Amino acid sequence: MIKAGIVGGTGYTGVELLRLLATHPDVTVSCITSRSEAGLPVADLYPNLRGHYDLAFSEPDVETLKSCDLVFFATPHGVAMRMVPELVSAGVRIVDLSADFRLKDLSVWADWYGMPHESGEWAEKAVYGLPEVARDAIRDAQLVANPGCYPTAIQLGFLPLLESGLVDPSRLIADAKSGASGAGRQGKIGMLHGEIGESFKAYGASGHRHLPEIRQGLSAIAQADVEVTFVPHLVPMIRGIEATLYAELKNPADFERLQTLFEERFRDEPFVDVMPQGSHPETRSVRGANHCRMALHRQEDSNIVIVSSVIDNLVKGAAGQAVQNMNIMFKLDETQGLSAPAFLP
Ligand SMILES: NC(=O)C1=CN([C@@H]2O[C@H](COP(=O)(O)OP(=O)(O)OC[C@H]3O[C@@H](n4cnc5c(N)ncnc54)[C@H](OP(=O)(O)O)[C@@H]3O)[C@@H](O)[C@H]2O)C=CC1
Ligand SMILES: CC(=O)N[C@@H](CCC(=O)OP(=O)(O)O)C(=O)O
Repeated sequence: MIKAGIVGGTGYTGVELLRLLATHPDVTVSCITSRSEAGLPVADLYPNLRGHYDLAFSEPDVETLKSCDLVFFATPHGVAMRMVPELVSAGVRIVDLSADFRLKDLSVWADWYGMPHESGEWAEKAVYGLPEVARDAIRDAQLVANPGCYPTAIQLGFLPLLESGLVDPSRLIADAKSGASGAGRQGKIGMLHGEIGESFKAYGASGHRHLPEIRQGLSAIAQADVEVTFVPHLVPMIRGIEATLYAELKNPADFERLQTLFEERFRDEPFVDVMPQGSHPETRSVRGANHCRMALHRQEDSNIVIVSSVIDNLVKGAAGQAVQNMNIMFKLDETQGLSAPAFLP
């Protein structure tokens, strides 16, 4: 059994990790932290976990966490980078759901996250954990930087287009929409039901912290600098991200090859589903599941290819992808604990 710890167990991604790990046959959660709820039994805060965990939240303590084989960080940015160096030195493997180890350029990280990076050595060694791109490196990684939610939906949708070189990498657009759970569980007036219900808005249009992450990932895939315009939106639902992606084909006739290209690229990927051309993937078709579903479109004879890509931000966009990465790191069946279909409606 793998002994797992979770730092930040009271947040939305922390409780989603607990939900997924509750039925994982190879993992036991031995430590789950919260500063505000230390001492409280997990099932008292989250009744959906009654009967699954006989465990209480505890204060985050590096010495206790050292007894784990793997620690998930489900904390705001700035926390993992301070605790990880001591844990990895003690041989603990890490999957960090925050953004602390996602960017390789630390001055860019400092600009977007508003603080200097405190663990440059591990930022360099961390493997960016998008399994569809980096499975081999993840297998041997000590520290995996779990990708962000928007970057997951966007990178997967653009992946075959950029790898094949069929589109202009300098003219990419990602128009993405997220449910409110993407903002986490801490109270903010802007996230109250009365503020976001029956309303819909763009935000971060002149720059969002996921932009450098998306740019870094797409450039690595394309093996060239990419120019991407990314605009996130907040929609009045709880879970889910839909990203509508636009790219310009160098040769419009190539559109006819794309469905086959996408199907072949993702044929062996357990969590990417290429739907028939012209389909409209819905966020509810991935609610609670670790899948990314996508479909291709083109309008008349346009040279623009449109990809619609959906994920559950808390699953493939966070906790599910983290469990997928853990499975790869520990040479388990990659789908272990993740095979349940989405809940619908
Ligand atoms: N929500 C989403 O859809 C996604 C989130 N992420 C990322 O995952 C991380 C967690 O997100 P989410 O679950 O939404 O966040 P929440 O705000 O819901 O939860 C944060 C958790 O971290 C703990 N925490 C906060 N500060 C500290 C600290 N200084 N030291 C130790 N623990 C701390 C909190 O508990 P306490 O204060 O009691 O200790 C809480 O359990 C974030 O970095 C987020 O950006 C990534 C992908 C998607
Ligand atoms: C709706 C909403 O507020 N979404 C969050 C998504 C970010 C997120 O979850 O962050 P990481 O994936 O980088 O950790 C935001 O825009 O900041």
